[in-house]
Amino acid sequence: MASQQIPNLNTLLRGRGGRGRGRQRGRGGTASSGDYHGSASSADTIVQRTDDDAAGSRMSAVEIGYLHDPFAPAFFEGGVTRRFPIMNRGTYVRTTAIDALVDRFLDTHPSQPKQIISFGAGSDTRYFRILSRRAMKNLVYHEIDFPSNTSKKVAAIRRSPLTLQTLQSVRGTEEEVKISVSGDSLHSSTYNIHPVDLRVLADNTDNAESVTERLPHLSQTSPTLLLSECCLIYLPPAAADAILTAFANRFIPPAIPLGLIIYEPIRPNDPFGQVMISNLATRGIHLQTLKKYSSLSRQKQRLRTAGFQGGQMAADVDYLWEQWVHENEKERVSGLEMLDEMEEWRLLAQHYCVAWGWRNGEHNDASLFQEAWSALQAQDNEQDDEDM
Ligand SMILES: C[S@@+](CC[C@H](N)C(=O)[O-])C[C@H]1O[C@@H](n2cnc3c(N)ncnc32)[C@H](O)[C@@H]1O
Repeated sequence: MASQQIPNLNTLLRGRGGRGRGRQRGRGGTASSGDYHGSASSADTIVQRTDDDAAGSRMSAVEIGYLHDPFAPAFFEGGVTRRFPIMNRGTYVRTTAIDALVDRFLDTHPSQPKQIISFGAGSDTRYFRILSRRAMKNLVYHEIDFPSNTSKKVAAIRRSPLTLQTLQSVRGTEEEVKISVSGDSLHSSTYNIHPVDLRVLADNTDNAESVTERLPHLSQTSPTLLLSECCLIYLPPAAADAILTAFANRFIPPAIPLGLIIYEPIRPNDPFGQVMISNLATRGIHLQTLKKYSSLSRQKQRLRTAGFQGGQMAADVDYLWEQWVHENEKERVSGLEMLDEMEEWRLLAQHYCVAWGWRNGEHNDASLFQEAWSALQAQDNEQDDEDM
């Protein structure tokens, strides 16, 4: 969970007559509207910088021992600011829950060639972490982000012996990796970083053939997992929807099994959600799809409408901590830092969710996602109050 996406809890608790202790750590709550002038490009710059927070939150969680991620330092510049314990726990749950879904996808029919497409991947290290755990020669991984962010990522990969070695281990020596002259793209048959504004893909003109010019090495035959970890929420709802339907209907043929994982905030209508929105708004950050996809049931409906008819599931981070994290791991994580504000933790965790859905295909591994995901425990609708 990025600190700039977290409301100032002290403000919230004071508002509720709670126990705010006036502590301030990290960059959360240090809202400034001074650099926001409302133009499209400055709004984009603000959105692009949300990745700095994602990287900072990851580093904080790694340094304290919540996550094992030897690749995180390669994509992070500057000193690490320690986040609040509740935020570190949030980062832990978010990362491990998405990892669990991704791992199940990869481990089901493991010899089947597969593809992952990460929207707004930023400085995410997931591909490197996957490679460090298994030899995935039959996985094509795509990351899409603005050129300003892909340039930073490509430069970081080139600087880091660890990331280079890890890429080398899957590719073998003979295979060509192309980095553009401007340094903002990286292409190979296994790993691709595309400097593309996703809104361009929402445009109706691209079809299955022309999209491969924008996204070289896109497979239109492999079961594919789409991933939006705090990305589509920054787009206008019509564009966010159009991107999903473009992938589901035009870019990946309907016969191919397709899955989607979304991680983003929910429940904007209660006092906590209101504070979250107004804190971000003062910094020029607008969670544009939050109102439309404000609850677990709305997220599930979103998946259904976008063509993920095989299954639609969702759970908030509070539920995922309780139900998905093994007791031994809970004990380990709880021992890392004192987290005495259980009320704050639950409140925060109930405002972020993971939603996952899939369609079966007519492929020989048509039910791959069904097999991979249908047994995972999701949250009941009754626990999802639309008016929260
Ligand atoms: C909060 S960061 C999340 C980064 C990464 N997914 C993670 O969870 O660590 C949001 C990312 O989405 C990217 N993004 C937002 N809108 C985008 C768009 N229209 N096209 C491409 N990338 C976009 C931003 O540039 C940023 O890197």
